[in-house]
Amino acid sequence: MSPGRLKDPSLRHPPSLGRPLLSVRGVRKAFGEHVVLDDLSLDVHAHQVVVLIGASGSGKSTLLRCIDLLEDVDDGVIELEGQDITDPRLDANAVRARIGMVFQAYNLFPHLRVIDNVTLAPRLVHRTPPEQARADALAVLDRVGLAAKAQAFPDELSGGQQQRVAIARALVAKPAVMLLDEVTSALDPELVGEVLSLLTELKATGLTMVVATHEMGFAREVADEVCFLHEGRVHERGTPAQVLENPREERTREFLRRITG
Ligand SMILES: Nc1ncnc2c1ncn2[C@@H]1O[C@H](COP(=O)(O)OP(=O)(O)OP(=O)(O)O)[C@@H](O)[C@H]1O
Repeated sequence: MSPGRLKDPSLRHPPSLGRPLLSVRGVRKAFGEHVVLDDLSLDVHAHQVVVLIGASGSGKSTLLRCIDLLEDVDDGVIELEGQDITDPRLDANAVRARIGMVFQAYNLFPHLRVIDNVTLAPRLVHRTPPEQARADALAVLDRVGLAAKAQAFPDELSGGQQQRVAIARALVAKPAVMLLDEVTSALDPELVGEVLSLLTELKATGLTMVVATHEMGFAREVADEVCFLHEGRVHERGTPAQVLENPREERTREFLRRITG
């Protein structure tokens, strides 16, 4: 991280615009010589669903990983609820507890029952008393439609059900924002719908989400804003109708032509 970056007044959000829940401003991230995020800025307001689209390698996962502090940024500011979470003095685990991240691979512990997968972090990280953790887990499993599977082991569930458990595990900490990285990419086509329907239901409850996906139908139906990333920058952004139906930029048109065949 560059030491002087917080002094740059242009990276401070003007108070008159209303404060976004999540604000990424001027973020740069390189792996060696390869600049993956290049002065990238993105605001997400409470209850919004922002969908990230873009070709493979455009930086979607890296952006989500930077927000979840799984990668250090080289420059720029990431604010969550007004706090610069890239401040190295902060406890990264405490910050991460306010962010729910779900990956393409569900990463459930195979030797633990569904309920124990969901209660693990609350019990070990947040020191939630076991009975409370269990009640919270059951409530959240109910929310994802899997309360009846609480005692099952992950390999007794379909891929779609396992991903819904992974979403429940992220939801149980009541995160301020959920980051979802290609959460349907590993699923058989017939299982994609149940996970996308769950995300649609979660949006209806007011959950704030940033979703990297190649599912354009989902983006069209659920996104408040679509951001097309190209070479580590937000190349075009707007409502689904603007970006997906009537893109201004040729690169966006080219990407959409390729992805929709
Ligand atoms: N840990 C790393 N070390 C080196 N290069 C990396 C690392 N992580 C990502 N990259 C590179 O950064 C670029 C952006 O990758 P990223 O995974 O963010 O793209 P993406 O848009 O999410 O792609 P996809 O749609 O395939 O998931 C790629 O060229 C990738 O190879």
